[in-house]
Amino acid sequence: MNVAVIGAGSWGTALSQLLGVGGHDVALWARKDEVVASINERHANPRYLSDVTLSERIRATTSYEGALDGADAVVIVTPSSLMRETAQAISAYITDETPVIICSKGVEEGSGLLPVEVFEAEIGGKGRLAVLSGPNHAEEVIKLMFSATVVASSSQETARFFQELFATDTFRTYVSDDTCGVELCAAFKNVIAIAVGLSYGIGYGDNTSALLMTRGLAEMSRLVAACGGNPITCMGLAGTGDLIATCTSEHSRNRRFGEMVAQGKTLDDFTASTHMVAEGALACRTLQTLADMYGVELPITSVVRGVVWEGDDVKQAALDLASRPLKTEFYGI
Ligand SMILES: NC(=O)c1ccc[n+]([C@@H]2O[C@H](COP(=O)([O-])OP(=O)(O)OC[C@H]3O[C@@H](n4cnc5c(N)ncnc54)[C@H](O)[C@@H]3O)[C@@H](O)[C@H]2O)c1
Ligand SMILES: O=P(O)(O)OC[C@H](O)CO
Repeated sequence: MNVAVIGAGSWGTALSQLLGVGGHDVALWARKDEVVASINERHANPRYLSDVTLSERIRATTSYEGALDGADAVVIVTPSSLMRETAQAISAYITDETPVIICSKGVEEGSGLLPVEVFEAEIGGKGRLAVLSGPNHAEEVIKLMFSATVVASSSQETARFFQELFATDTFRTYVSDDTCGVELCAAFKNVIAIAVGLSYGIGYGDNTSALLMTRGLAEMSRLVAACGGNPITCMGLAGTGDLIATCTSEHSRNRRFGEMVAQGKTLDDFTASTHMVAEGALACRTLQTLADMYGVELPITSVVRGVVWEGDDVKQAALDLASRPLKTEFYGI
């Protein structure tokens, strides 16, 4: 197959490698000329995961037309804040039937729309759209360490198409019809990873981390149920699986970002020092928009938003979280 991958950050590079190793020809769209030159001439991304030699099946370009010409499938891996811009940029170069899979994790600011909904609005064809998410740190996937993921689409045919496209001996793919649940889990787990980073950053231990992950899962499940997703998705790879990976991994940018904020650093400090996205920073705001729309209570998300965007004191926020009225363990799911 000829596959166009749009976005050459860590995850776009890792997915390109996975597809190349799987025997597909990959046209990888990158923003910067130096990234394109390095991938085409030296088979390495100079900025992300640069120690890995990339498959010779990967050809990079800064041209959308060049990447998308003749593509049998399109893989979207730009930051979630750029979903609408990316959808508009590719629309002129794909057919009405070209299958498109979104691998970014977030929710659109303002509208509260999920990436798949943004793409449906911009390029149409709900049935050809899919999303991919799971506990998949690029640093491990690119080194072909055994991982698994979920591919969700409203069309079983599209889900199966991408399941086959991505499956390799080291990357196991499952299908689902719950695009809403998978995408909300993907955005949510990043916020909880920031909370875990904040918690370690102020000196709390593993009990607090487990509490945040578990109650974060309860928040995630309430929002998924309210938005029309299937709460059982939260028990799967996109929910619990990715929550565990992101909250516990040394690779997690979101957790690292939380630790930095606890030390008084800002989102700009994180971005300048890593050139990477901590998607949870935006998601704590966008998920709150959705929660307000659906009348769902998200106490941990609200604390993260207050600390990241309003300068709330982390220790005081933790005390406020702990001193809320006592509750039943499960409600609203
Ligand atoms: N890194 C992972 O392990 C991983 C795994 C699964 C999903 N994801 C998701 O994939 C998406 C992309 O993340 P990543 O890790 O590949 O990125 P990254 O953090 O490694 O790099 C940032 C990327 O954003 C691009 N970028 C920044 N500003 C841009 C702009 N104005 N226009 C176009 N591109 C711009 C950069 O060129 C670069 O490709 C995110 O939604 C992330 O949550 C990442
Ligand atoms: O490094 P993070 O925290 O952005 O997480 C990356 C992936 O989403 C893990 O599945």
